[in-house]
Amino acid sequence: MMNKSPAPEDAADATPDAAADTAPDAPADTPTRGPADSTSDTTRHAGSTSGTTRRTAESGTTRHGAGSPDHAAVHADGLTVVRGGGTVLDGIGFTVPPGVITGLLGPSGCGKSTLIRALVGAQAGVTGTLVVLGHPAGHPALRPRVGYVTQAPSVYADLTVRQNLDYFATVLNPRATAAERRTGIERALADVDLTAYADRLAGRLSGGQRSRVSLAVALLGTPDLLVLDEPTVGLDPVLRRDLWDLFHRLASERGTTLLVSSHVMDEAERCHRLLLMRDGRLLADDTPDALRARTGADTVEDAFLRLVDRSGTDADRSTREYTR
Ligand SMILES: Nc1ncnc2c1ncn2[C@@H]1O[C@H](COP(=O)(O)OP(=O)(O)OP(=O)(O)O)[C@@H](O)[C@H]1O
Repeated sequence: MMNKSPAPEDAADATPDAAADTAPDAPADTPTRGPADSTSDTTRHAGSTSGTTRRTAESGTTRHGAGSPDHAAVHADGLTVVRGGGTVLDGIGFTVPPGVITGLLGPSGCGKSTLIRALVGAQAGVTGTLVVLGHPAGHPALRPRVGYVTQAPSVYADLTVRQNLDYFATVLNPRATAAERRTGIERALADVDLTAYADRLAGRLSGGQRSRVSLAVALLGTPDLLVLDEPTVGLDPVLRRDLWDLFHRLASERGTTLLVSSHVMDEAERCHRLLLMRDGRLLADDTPDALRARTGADTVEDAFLRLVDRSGTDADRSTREYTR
């Protein structure tokens, strides 16, 4: 976990098998490695919390290009994950540029959550290169800089919304004063539009509201990178739209880098860049416009289907062709 702990019920559900599938907290043990000589460079350029050094989604017409690995928020190369004896991610490579929204899309079971878990250092069996904000994935320095929202809302049902946020704010920054915590909490509540529910027990919220508490927790530390695993599942269209508006505001106003997974293809159109996955492989790493243009499709969904058809005939060639 980065900005927030798994909820107690998550922990209670953990089976010994699941535990074996989970990376040790100490990143020194992680097999994931960064490029031997690029870490310090990347640290200098990527994801600084300073407003002047962060690139934002409004910083120019080339802003949605993948850019160089040295400037990337996330860079993967030959990333492979083995779970339960099976290869779930198969040597994938991609770059997530800073300050924009990258969608991680693909059908159920293609490996999106596994990739996200690897990225936040919660996945065992990871090999290859995976560099996050200039550090190997899971490095302790990333904890205050990466916000992670899991698929299942991770909040304490017997605490109010505000008490949940206060608890996580204290864990995140034990040295903050009560006034500083309060300011951060009020901002996070406003971000997710839950101010009116601040004093309600989390256990008495709707599923969508609980998800938004989880998101508020991840926003407490003003993360440089926000990773969201299917955040819009089960939300009504109005809430989905509001959430995407928030994602865009975070990218454009705070320079936050967002990686958002979804298996709903129409959400692809809301992203600046896309990673399209299938069966543990990457079919494409590009902008929605470039994907449509390159495949001659009208929608990203059609582009995805065309890529699937081509990958069926020559997977390796199409991955090379469509991953830029
Ligand atoms: N604990 C586990 N042990 C072994 N294999 C697993 C485990 N968890 C998931 N898998 C397998 O890994 C593959 C990828 O799963 P993952 O959850 O990453 O997919 P996903 O794209 O996030 O799916 P969804 O959209 O349904 O959440 C699946 O084939 C799944 O069966």
